[in-house]
Amino acid sequence: MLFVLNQTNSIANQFLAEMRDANSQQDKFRFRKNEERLGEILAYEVSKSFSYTASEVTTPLGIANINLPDVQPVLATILRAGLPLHQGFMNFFDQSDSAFVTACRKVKKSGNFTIQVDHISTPNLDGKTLIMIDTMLATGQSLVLVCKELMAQYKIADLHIVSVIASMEGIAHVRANLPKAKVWVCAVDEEMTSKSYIVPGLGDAGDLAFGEKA
Ligand SMILES: O=P(O)(O)OC[C@H]1O[C@H](OP(=O)(O)OP(=O)(O)O)[C@H](O)[C@@H]1O
Ligand SMILES: O=c1cc[nH]c(=O)[nH]1
Repeated sequence: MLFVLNQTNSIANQFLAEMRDANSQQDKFRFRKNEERLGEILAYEVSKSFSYTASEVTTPLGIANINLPDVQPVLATILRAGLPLHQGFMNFFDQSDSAFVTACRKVKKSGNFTIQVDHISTPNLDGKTLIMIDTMLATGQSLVLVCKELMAQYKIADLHIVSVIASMEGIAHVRANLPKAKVWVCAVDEEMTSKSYIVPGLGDAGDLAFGEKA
């Protein structure tokens, strides 16, 4: 299942345009805020896929019927770039636990790279719905590697993958390696540079949100 937010016009297009724009993306506060706002919108979309149970709420004047979600997802992200997107999810799934992963590209002399996962800090994921949140889905190697590591340790009931911008190659990599995952993105771009940066993309999401790495 692939959901692409910008297939429907909405105010989310404005937030994504500001993240992509080479001038406005220099405002770190606005960049992070837009990432967070897109996280909130994607969280709302993901919530529509959950199962719900009929409930009652007692108001000061009576009883209101309402369907409430059965699922309390665990929200996972990969440092650093995914943090504001993760914050957007936490704003809506406000009682969820979180998992944090540090992973980075290790570039070889040939220019190829491998993904190094350094640290995973997670609650027990047995039987849980996991939402793996990372801003850029470029080659898809980071997300697939991290999800596979978590799936090797836990029996995850349901897996959602969320990104702001995905490449076509990244989507294909996720589909080939995590066929049951539901994928939610704001936009899909067609190309990547020789260094696996998404084109047109937005540049380096981690650097734009938090400053250039030394
Ligand atoms: O799909 P992939 O090819 O694996 O690339 C995607 C990764 O790249 C970005 O992180 P980045 O390496 O920029 O690190 P940072 O968040 O620490 O800046 C992004 O947050 C993903 O984790
Ligand atoms: O386009 C890309 C690819 C990986 N990481 C980024 O921050 N941007």
